[in-house]
Amino acid sequence: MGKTLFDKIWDAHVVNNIEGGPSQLYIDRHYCHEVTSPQAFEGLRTRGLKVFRPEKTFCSPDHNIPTLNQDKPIADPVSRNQVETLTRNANEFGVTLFGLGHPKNGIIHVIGPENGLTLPGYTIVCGDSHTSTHGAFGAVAFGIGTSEVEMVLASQCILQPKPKTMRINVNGTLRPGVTAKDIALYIIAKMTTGGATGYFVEYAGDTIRNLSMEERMTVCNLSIEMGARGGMIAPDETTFAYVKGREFAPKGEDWEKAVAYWRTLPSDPDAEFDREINFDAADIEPRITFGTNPGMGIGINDPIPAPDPEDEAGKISYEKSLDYMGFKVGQVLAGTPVDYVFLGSCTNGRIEDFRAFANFVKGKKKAPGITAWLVPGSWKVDAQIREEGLDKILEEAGFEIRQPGCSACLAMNEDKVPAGKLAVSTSNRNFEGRQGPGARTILAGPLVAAASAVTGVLTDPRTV
Ligand SMILES: CC(C)[C@H](C(=O)O)[C@@H](O)C(=O)O
Ligand code: SF4
Repeated sequence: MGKTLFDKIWDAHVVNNIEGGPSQLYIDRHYCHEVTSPQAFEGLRTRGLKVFRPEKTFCSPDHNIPTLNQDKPIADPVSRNQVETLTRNANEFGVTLFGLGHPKNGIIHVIGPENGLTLPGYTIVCGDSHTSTHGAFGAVAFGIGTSEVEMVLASQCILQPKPKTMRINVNGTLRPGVTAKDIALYIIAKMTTGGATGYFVEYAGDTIRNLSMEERMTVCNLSIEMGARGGMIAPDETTFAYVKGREFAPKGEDWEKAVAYWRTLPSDPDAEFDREINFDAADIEPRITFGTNPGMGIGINDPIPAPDPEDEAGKISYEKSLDYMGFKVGQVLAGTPVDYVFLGSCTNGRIEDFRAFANFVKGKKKAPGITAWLVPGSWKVDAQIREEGLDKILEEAGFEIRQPGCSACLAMNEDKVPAGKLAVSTSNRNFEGRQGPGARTILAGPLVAAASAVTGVLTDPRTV
């Protein structure tokens, strides 16, 4: 029987299989940010250990950093301490840091790919659930906990039970106005937030194949929101064209060798998955969420569905969720007044998202009641925005670009949506209080965000 993409990479990285237990897996790339690494470095210090292979670890502060005045000391003492601790740890242990103000600083899941640190065939970990983003390159990439961060720093290996495999095929042509984010939100709504628990997902089918690398990253980013251990897409010419020439990507003869290997990675035609699911691209509309988990999603013109009458426990949390959002079963949300619009995060903070948003608002004006936070995922994205003149288009339409970071995706800095206010957000989580205590979040793609920003109400981009 043939092998899946996942199995090929996994098998190539197993150092040891523990009888009846997990595998010891070699890790090619380790990313660190300020939230989940302090105790790991402290653990090494206490045990008198060094980082085993410092050249494999790359750090960037992203969660606690402000998106204005990054050249000034961070005002919030907790955030300042987090960022300074990461700097101290990186310097002491000799791992690479793209610190605050560094031209390569940004959200770790944005800067890895754009610098050629994320490569096909790699095993990639980070103390962060959205590490699944890197699977877009045909890598086995997954989030780990802080004690595992310590394990990777100390040994460049991790102990992992082998997950089951699932293939999700999306075929057909996307309708106009439908983005990669809508594909992901559609899949999560169909699968539910626990539907892929225990699985590593490969996305396949011609719709996926036709996506750009940025779009593939958006899809893989959200894998975790349906419980999957990770998501991945087989590397192909689109992948190679994106990676080629990036700073840390292989060069010359090494490049040729690497590509030859990467071409062997796609799942064999007779490979079998533990589960296989098919979706039709034509069924996907621009999507929004209406509740407090990413699975509570609908097409933008659909009424909010009633909870499953069979599921008593589920019904209670469903009602609590609608109560928090201030919405009712049967309500159509298009036309609802919006207070905040957030373009950014490791889901939709890349150049193509800014292009889509800027092209949409070109020649239009931001609605007066809207507070818009446009936050590039990295300084490289910011530079490209300016190179392409998107900043001018955005400024003319009344928008301002902030400095890179996670920002309002989880509001660990001062970018907090006030209690009760409604935000249309291109990020990946709409949990209670995620964007600030009492803040209400509607997840959507960059086009719904742009359309809502210019009309002031939740808007189907196809109607503007
Ligand atoms: C802070 C971090 C551990 C967390 C994660 O793991 O995803 C964050 O990035 C998030 O998006 O909620
Ligand atoms: S942008 Fe949001 S989802 Fe991504 S790493 Fe930062 S906080 Fe997590």
